[in-house]
Amino acid sequence: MQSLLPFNRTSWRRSCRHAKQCPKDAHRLRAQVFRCVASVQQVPVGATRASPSAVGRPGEELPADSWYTKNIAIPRHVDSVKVAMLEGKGRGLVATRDIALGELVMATPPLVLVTSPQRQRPSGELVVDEILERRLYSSKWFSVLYDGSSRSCKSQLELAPDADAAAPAAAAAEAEASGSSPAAASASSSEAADAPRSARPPEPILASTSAPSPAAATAAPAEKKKGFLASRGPAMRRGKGSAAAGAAGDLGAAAAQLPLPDRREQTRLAKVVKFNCFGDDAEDLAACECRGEQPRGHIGLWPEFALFNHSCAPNTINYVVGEAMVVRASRHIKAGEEVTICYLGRPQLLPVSRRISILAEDYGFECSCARCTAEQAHYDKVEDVYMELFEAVTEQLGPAFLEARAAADEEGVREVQRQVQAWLRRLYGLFRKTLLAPDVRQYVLASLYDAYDLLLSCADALGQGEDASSLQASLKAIEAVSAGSDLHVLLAIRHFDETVRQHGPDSPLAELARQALRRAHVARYGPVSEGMMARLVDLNRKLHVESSS
Ligand SMILES: C[S@@+](CC[C@H](N)C(=O)[O-])C[C@H]1O[C@@H](n2cnc3c(N)ncnc32)[C@H](O)[C@@H]1O
Repeated sequence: MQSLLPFNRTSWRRSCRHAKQCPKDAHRLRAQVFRCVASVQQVPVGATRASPSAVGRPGEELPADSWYTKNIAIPRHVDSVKVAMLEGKGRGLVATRDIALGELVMATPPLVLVTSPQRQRPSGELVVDEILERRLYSSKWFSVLYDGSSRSCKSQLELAPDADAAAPAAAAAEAEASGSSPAAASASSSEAADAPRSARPPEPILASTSAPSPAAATAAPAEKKKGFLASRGPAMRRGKGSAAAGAAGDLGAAAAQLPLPDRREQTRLAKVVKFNCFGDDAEDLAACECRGEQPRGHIGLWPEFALFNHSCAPNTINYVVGEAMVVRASRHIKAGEEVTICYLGRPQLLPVSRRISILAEDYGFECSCARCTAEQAHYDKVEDVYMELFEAVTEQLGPAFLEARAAADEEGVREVQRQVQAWLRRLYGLFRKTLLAPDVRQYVLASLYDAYDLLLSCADALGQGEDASSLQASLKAIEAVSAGSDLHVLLAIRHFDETVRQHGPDSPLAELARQALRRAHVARYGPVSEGMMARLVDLNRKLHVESSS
């Protein structure tokens, strides 16, 4: 039987499906670095971190540096997007104004969050357990989030304005300003008393608010509880170091008395989790280092974030800071444009036919994003070479490289290098012959990232140092589809370092490489100061580049 929860929405770099068994050298190395595993069994759930040293004011984007100088709780921020009904997609989020590269689009607290001190994404079933255990199903979010039925993405809703959401954070911030501790301030307001470290996501504003949550309406008597909870051992029970955000206490004593929903409703809740949950093996490593936090594996439900639709070349980048899901514009977004994220993780860099089948299988929709549409429209012009090259790299040349390298067979590695280069030359020839538009070229090349990755590994194994042209080509392609991703940041650093090495720090090429490096970091971390940018670049160099070479 298929696993209940596929959870593909992870950062590409830590989500290699093959992990340690991966025939690709680069994936195997990453698997060692990140200790990613093909299937996460039971993971000890992490203890909550120490309280943040300060709490930001609600509705206000803090100077970007402050997020990375201390473990400040990130205040909720939603002011440049609104919910809209979109043809063929249900609801989605659209920009209410122009949004600049690196600008914060959303910072939102989780309704439920499960973390692990190990760098492993915990199982999605733990999220379902938390929801049941802490009676979070009485939240209106569970009656409006997508559950796989077409009916469920039709309810019209609005996101609460910033100020309503973060009353506890506001109380804490005010208290801090007045000299008392944030904790004392929280305790002084009944809502704040139960707030964990950041405000809970505000309930959605519904067009019709009369409907009770289906879960609450169909609740079965507590003693008859069955399903996920009943089948779990004591280690899965509440309080086991769980870092769930929306704790039972949030709902007060009345909620604690709520009976469990019946089995059918529990199944529906599991589907809500499946379609809307996000998880990753670790938070951003550089941000954690700056904030003095250990990176944690995590999985959770950020209901406002769950309203973003998918694109294979999205215009935002997202990851978790503290407990907040942070979404930044990875390029300029025009007012009225749909704001999208990518659900795919590493498979984002697969050919269009593979991406489409993964999305259909895991999320039940046929992707018609700009990248898929453009790639499909020109598919017949490049298909043969494109797919043959992809298959040759993954099935034949990748394994051949590993074998040759293990046997110290230099000629074998050279042969792999020659073959990949010959394939790419054929593809570039086709691009020229068919006059393929530059953006479509980049989309196709991003799907062939593995070929560049293999060339980089070959050059490394042959002691040729960095393969500058492969670095530059892959950086361009990754920026086109996945700006602000950890891969983008990593390639930008390697490309900059190599350019400086070859041409000197004051050369025009180094200046171009410096700008590319800056774009990657602004997309991911926002408009930070020069000093903070230098620190983040250094940390990313240390944490990623050095550890994977
Ligand atoms: C996390 S929800 C996103 C919000 C959802 N549209 C809603 O109305 O609640 C994921 C679901 O949205 C729909 N969806 C997301 N991106 C889509 C896209 N690019 N094209 C069509 N449907 C999409 C799919 O049904 C998918 O399973």
